[in-house]
Order: sequence, then structure tokens, then C-alpha cells
Amino acid sequence: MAIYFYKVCEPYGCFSNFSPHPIDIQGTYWSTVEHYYQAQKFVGSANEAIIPIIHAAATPEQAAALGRDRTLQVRRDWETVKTQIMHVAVRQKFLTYPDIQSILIATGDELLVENSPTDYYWGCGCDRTGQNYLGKILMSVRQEIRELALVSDQ
Ligand SMILES: Nc1nc(O)c(N)c(N[C@@H]2O[C@H](COP(=O)(O)O)[C@@H](O)[C@H]2O)n1
Repeated sequence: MAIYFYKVCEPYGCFSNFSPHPIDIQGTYWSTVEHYYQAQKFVGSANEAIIPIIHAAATPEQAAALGRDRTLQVRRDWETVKTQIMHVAVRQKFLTYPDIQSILIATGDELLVENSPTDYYWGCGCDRTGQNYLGKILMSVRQEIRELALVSDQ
């Protein structure tokens, strides 16, 4: 049976990028995966000045609103790099927090789906035809962690 997640306050809310799990990426501490992801849109762009503002955003919702500001130009390679950037951040989150790592591993081989009614790239969209890249990343991180556990058992 597939596991659908979306809002932080609902079951499996720890799978949302908005969950309150700060991550350290290359020595910088980000309040949530969402803060990090939204800031990366502007690395090397003319709008790099927004990065510390996103970093300091009080909530992931505010970070997302800043990152989605259509008046700002995102980096040229964003479409090419965004999935890998998200993968790195999600992996770091689940490697950092053993409690949510256990929740992820306990999902076994279930399909994980971000049940976003609006996002057809990271989620499944309102008609469930979306590409679900966040779910795919979570399943990939789940497998990576299982393999790491096998190596450390040897
Ligand atoms: N909680 C929540 N609210 C939304 O409005 C969302 N779109 C999502 N999905 C997450 O949004 C991020 C994608 O943002 P961009 O559209 O690329 O700016 C990504 O973290 C999705 O998982 N979640």
C-alpha cells in the first residue's frame, strides 16, 4: 500500500521538506530542507543577495515564498541541478536524525508519495499523475541507508 504524506502535522509529516529538522550542509546550518532547497535556486545568480534572507526566514513557508518570488531570476542550471540538490538535502536530514530514519526504514518497500494537490514535479498533484520526485528521492535515500547499515554490520 502506498504511503501518502504532505502536511507536517499529519502522519509521516517528517517526510515533508517543511518538517522542523535542521541540516548542516558543508558547514552551514539550515532550519529545514526547504530553506536550503529554496536558497540554492539563487547560487551564482544575479539575485544571490536573497540567499541570506531565505536562510534567516522564520518558517519554511516564508522560505518557500521568497524562493518562489517570480520577480527574482533563478540560476541558469536550476532545472538540471534541482533534483540532485534536493537528494543531498533529504539524505542529510535522514542521516542526521535517527528517529525519523527509523520511520523511513520502517516503511519497507512501500511506495512513498508526496500528496501535494498543486505540485506535479515533487508531488503527485491533485489527480495523482505527478512525477513524485520527492517520494522517489525518499525511496532512494531509504535504500542508501539500508545499504550503509549492511556495510556497517560487516
Ligand atoms: N508543504 C508544502 N507546501 C507546498 O505549497 C508545496 N509546494 C510543498 N511541496 C514542496 O515544495 C517544494 C517545491 O517548491 P518549488 O515549487 O520548487 O518552489 C518542495 O520541497 C516540495 O516538496 N509542500
